[in-house]
Amino acid sequence: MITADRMAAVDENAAALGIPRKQLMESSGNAVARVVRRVADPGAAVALVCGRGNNGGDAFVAARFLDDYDVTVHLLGRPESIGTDIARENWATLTAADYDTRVVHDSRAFELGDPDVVVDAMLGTGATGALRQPERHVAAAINEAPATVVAVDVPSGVDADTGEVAGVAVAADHVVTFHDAKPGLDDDEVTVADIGIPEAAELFTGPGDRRLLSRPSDAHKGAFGEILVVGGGPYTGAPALAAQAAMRAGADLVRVACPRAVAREVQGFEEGLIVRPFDGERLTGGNLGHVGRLAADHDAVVFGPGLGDHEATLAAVRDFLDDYDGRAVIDADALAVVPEVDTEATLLCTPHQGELRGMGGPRADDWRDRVDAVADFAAELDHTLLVKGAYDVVSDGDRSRVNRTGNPGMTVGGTGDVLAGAAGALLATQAPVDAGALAAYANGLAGDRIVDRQGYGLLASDLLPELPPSLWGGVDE
Ligand SMILES: NC(=O)C1=CN([C@@H]2O[C@H](COP(=O)(O)OP(=O)(O)OC[C@H]3O[C@@H](n4cnc5c(N)ncnc54)[C@H](O)[C@@H]3O)[C@@H](O)[C@H]2O)[C@@H](O)CC1
Ligand SMILES: [K+]
Repeated sequence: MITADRMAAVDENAAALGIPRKQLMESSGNAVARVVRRVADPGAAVALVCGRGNNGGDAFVAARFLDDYDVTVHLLGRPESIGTDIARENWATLTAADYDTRVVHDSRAFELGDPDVVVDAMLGTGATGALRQPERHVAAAINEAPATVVAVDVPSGVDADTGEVAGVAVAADHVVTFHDAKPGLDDDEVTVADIGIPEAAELFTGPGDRRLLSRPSDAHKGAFGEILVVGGGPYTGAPALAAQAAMRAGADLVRVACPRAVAREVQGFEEGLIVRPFDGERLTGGNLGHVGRLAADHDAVVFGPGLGDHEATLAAVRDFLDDYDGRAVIDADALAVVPEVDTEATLLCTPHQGELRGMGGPRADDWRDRVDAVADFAAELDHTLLVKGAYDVVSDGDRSRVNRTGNPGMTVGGTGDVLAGAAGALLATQAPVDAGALAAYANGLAGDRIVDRQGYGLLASDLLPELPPSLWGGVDE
C-alpha cells in the first residue's frame, strides 16, 4: 500500500535513477490497455474519458495500444489547459496520428455515446477535494452508463491518500493501479500493474524523499522543533558541530547542555549557540537533574557527541533514559547503554558498524544482508537504527531504507556529529526512520558536493553550509 505523497517521492527517485516519468506513463498506458483487453474483445467501443493531468495522460497512451478497438478519446477541458508536458505531448501524438479525439469545453456538451467500456482517467493521485465540474457531471454520466468501467490508478473522486470519497466518485468495475495498491481500493477489483519502477527507487534514499520537508507557508516559530544537544566533556567540538548541524537542518532553536568547564570553549565555535552549562567536568548523576529538566522542554534531544565513556557518565545516560519519554538521537559513547535500558523514549541510534557490534548488534559484510540484520536488531531493541557505512542502513524493524550518498573523504572526524545533529532536528518533525534516512542522505550529499567541487581534504564543519541546499533544493543531480 502506498500513499499519493510517497508515490510522488518514489517517482522522483526513479527519475533520479534515469527513468523519466514519460517512460512510466508509457508503461502505465500499456497496463491500462491490457486490462481493457481483459474485459472486452477487439472491436468493442472504448471511451477514454481523460482529465488534464497525468492520469489523463496514461489514457492518451492507452489509446495507442488499442488500435484494434473502436476508441474515442474525450478530453475534459481545452488542450492548452493540459497540466504537464508529458500529457500534452501524448495528446499531441493522438491528434497528429488522427485518433478520434473530442474536446469537452462544457460539461453540458459531454456525450459519452454508448461504449462497451469506459476508461475513467479523469483524476488520479493529483486530485484534491470533491470533484469539481466538469468531472462531477461526467462521473455521474459514467455511473449511469451500462458500460464496464475501468478506472486508471484510482476511481476519480476517491482521495488517493485516504481512500475517502467526498461527494461523487466513479463506480469502477476494475481499477488498474500502478506500482502498489492505493488506500481505499477493494482488492477484488484491483490490478496492480508493474510499471518498471525499480525496487531501488523505494529502498534507496533520493531527492524525492525531501518532499517530506515541504515547510507549510503558515509555519509559526516552534513548528520545526527546539533541539537540545547534550554533549561535551572530554571533547568540545562534537556538541558544537551537532548543534550547528541541527540549526542548518531547520530546527527553530538549538541549545547545548555541556559541562560548565567547557562551556566557553563550546560557545567559541559559533556565536549563535545557546549554551546551558551544568556543573562539573562531565555529565554525572549529580548534574543529571538539570539536563532532564531541559530535555523535557525540547522536541528532541541529541545525546552523545563528545560525552566520553566515563563510567559515571554512562550511568547518568542510563538514568536519563530510564525516565525520559521523548524523542532522542543517541550517538557515540552513549550508544552502549541503549540495549541495557527499558525506556519509554523514542530513540534513533546512530552507530557505525563497530559501535553496532558494541551494542550486541549483528555483523553483516554484504549490505543486503545488513538490511535484514539491522531490521531484526531494531525490532529487538524496539528503537530505530541508522547504521553508518558506505551504505547507511536505517530501520525501525518495520520500514528500512538505505542511503548511498557520501564518500571516503567523510571518514574525517566530526562528520558523525554533523549527522547526529541533523538527525535530531529532523526527528522533531519526522518519523524516526525518515529522520534518519533524510539526515544520512543530506549529510552524504553535502560531502559529495564538496568533494565534487574541491576534491578531498574536507572538514566536518565544511558540511554545515551544504546541509540546507542538500535538504531543500538547489541540488544539481
Ligand atoms: N506518480 C507516478 O509515478 C506515476 C503517475 N502516473 C499517473 O499520474 C497520475 C497523477 O497525475 P497528476 O499528478 O498530474 O494528477 P491528476 O491527473 O490526478 O490530476 C491533476 C489535475 O486535476 C485537477 N484537479 C485536482 N483536483 C480536482 C478536483 N477535485 N476536481 C477537478 N479537478 C481537479 C488539477 O487541477 C490538475 O489539473 C497518477 O494517478 C497516475 O495515473 C503515471 O503516469 C505513471 C507514474
Ligand atoms: K482515475
